[in-house]
Amino acid sequence: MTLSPVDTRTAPVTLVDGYVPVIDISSARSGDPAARELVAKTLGRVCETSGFLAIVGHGVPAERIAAMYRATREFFALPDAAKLALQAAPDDPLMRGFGRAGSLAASNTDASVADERDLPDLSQTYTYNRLGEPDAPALPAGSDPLLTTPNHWPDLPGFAAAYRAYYASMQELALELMRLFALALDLPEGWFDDKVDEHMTNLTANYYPAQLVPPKPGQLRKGQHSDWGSLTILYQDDAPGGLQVLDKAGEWVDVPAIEGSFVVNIGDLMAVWTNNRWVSTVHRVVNPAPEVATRERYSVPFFHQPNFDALIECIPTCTSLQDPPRHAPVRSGEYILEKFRRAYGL
Ligand SMILES: O=C(O)CCC(=O)C(=O)O
Ligand SMILES: [Fe+2]
Repeated sequence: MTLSPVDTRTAPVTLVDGYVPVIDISSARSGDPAARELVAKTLGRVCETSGFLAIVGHGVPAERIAAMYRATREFFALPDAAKLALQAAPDDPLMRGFGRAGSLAASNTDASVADERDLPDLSQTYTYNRLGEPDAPALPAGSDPLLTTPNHWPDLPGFAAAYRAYYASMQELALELMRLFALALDLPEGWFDDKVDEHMTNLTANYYPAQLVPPKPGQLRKGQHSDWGSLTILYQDDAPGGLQVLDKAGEWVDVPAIEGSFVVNIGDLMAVWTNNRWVSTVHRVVNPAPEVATRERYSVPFFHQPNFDALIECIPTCTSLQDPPRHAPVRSGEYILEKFRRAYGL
């Protein structure tokens, strides 16, 4: 990452500037309105350029993150048969459990779905969603009943507790970020609240195994894609063969792994909401260099997804006579289910 001088307008919350800056959000969490405004405007500027940043000062306890990471490693270390026994039901539209092979690149608007599916992502996944909990909130009338397909739990002590606790922290952090986003967009702070209070977020662990045979030409750990929801909060470890984002010049930029941070990025629905003022940046996960091909990598994104029936349409502060809405309004749930179908043929 190229480091640029820190922007004095946003100091001291911008710790490292650049295409993927490091932002400290702790002052906003203190509740002070001036601090919230400063952090919000800083986030807003980043969302207009790369839509990718790392946050620190997020308040999620280190032990909670460590417990989730430990549980994730234990899960993927299970024998293949144990993982396959937890494979997502073929008709689960959110693919809870051990994931089926697919290609995220196939979800891109201009992708050749068949070609992309010939080159599946070199990763395994495990997905948990609150809609699969026994006490999940009722879905709006007319929703697909398969949305409440139960989660699939491995027989590992502490796994479910670690995942549930981590999910609860992510849910709280995502709401805080959405409130700061509202301020950044000159909206009342609670503007998004009733659009995400019944969110349908997937927490998905990605495991990138050692590459004992070289990948096929064009095959990646994750093919290039944008994320589908409002925002993604990503935990990543620092193994080689990692996350890259596409910059405005069309160059791939490494996203550094910073101890104690989360990567936050904007998803497609935030671009719809903001009339493309904010960008849902394309990213990918590259293969490790041959000399470190045996190194495994883990990452765990929380794909914050608004309520199933939230209608995502251009926000009033993001349009004018000269800048009419560019996207047709879309329902959150329908949007994500269509993306899953393209990526995984569900
Ligand atoms: O593994 C990563 O760092 C990112 C994975 C990703 O982009 C995704 O799962 O959508
Ligand atoms: Fe992604």
